[in-house]
Amino acid sequence: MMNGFSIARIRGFEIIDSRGNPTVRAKVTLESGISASGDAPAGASKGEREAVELRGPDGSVKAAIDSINFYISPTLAGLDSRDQAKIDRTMIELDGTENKARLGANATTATSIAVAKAGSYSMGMEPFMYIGGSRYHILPVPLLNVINGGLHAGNMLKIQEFLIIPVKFDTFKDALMASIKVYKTLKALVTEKYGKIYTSLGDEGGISPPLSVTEDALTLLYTAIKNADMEGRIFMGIDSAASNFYNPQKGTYLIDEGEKSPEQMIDFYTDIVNRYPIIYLEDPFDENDFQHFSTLQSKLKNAVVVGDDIYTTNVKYLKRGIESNSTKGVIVKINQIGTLTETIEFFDLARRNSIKTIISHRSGETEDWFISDLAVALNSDFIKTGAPSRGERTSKYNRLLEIENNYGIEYGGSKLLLR
Ligand SMILES: C=C(OP(=O)(O)O)C(=O)O
Ligand SMILES: [Mg+2]
Repeated sequence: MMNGFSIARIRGFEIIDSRGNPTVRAKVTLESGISASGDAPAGASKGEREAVELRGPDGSVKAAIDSINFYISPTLAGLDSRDQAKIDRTMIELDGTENKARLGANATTATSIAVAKAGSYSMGMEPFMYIGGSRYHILPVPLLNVINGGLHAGNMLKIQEFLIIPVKFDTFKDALMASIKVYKTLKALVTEKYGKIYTSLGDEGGISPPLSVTEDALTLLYTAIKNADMEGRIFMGIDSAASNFYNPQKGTYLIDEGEKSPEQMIDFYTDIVNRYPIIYLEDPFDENDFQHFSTLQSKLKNAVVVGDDIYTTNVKYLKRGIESNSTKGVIVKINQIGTLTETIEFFDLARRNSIKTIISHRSGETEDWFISDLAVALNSDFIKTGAPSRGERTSKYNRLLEIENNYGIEYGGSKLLLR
């Protein structure tokens, strides 16, 4: 039965992401006149099993826009916007492929987010409350990528992300402000040591000094934490995105101007975890090597090994990871799978297995803050959304500050038992 909550129409149009590439915005309008939009982000270091975007050879997303306007909109029109599961299921059926190749995960992601927002506004609710219900909420610990390498930067660092993790704080705001202190201290340190030109930014807003050796970046970061007086309160993490420097012919990793076998990589990671306050290691091995993920995780008692490219927010691969005890943490990215409903199914599977969750941005982002609401709605342990320095990243931090300010929700740092 049609009513004010029903979808009247969905319009797709092209916007740009933080790399200046075209991406998709979907705007959902309900019969009541309420409307909301959602944006599709875009990754650079994608997992090979991710749902795929529709994107032409020139980078255009016209095909995805057509998907929304000519297929998704007429099919979803008339459905109740609050029935997110049915709407997402309808898109999955309309697509009919394993990886959203027909409609495009960029089309379905933007639509799914826009529907969730429109549904929440139609109920007069904040998206985090609408999705999460009235249960107890907690604010996620941010993982701030303050030194960028790999595919996100123009330097020679093979490790893609050097993260700071503000755990021991009473509020999200204090945690964020302390992280900014470390970020600024890091910039000053780099300026003093190498010159200001070394503080240029990478894709996620972290500095991208022209270094090539992992140890140099780790030392810089640790020094910044100590100089900012945050030792013991702010910890360190890395996202290796190791598929990007893996040589499948030789079975080796090309890092720090040399080659390492998986066993040598294990020694490398255990060594740095012993010498630095590292509590988080994302994608330390190639995305097909479930076994070495689990070997490393079993050796590291106080650090969480996290799967991103290995799982691609897909329950099928997480089940395999759970069977082989591959990781104690998972990255959750809506556009890796293409709908909110599937994303939440993946999240719930991780939770049921006591696996830490990290709701994550992509390296190509827009100002859409939806993932902040999603992280709060689901009581995610962490949110990963870049450095506190560019609009597409600050939009997420500012939304979390707004939620904390308006609703006084507790910060999750003190409850996080990692080290
Ligand atoms: C955010 C990441 O990068 P991208 O969006 O380029 O896949 C990541 O690997 O965690
Ligand atoms: Mg990653």
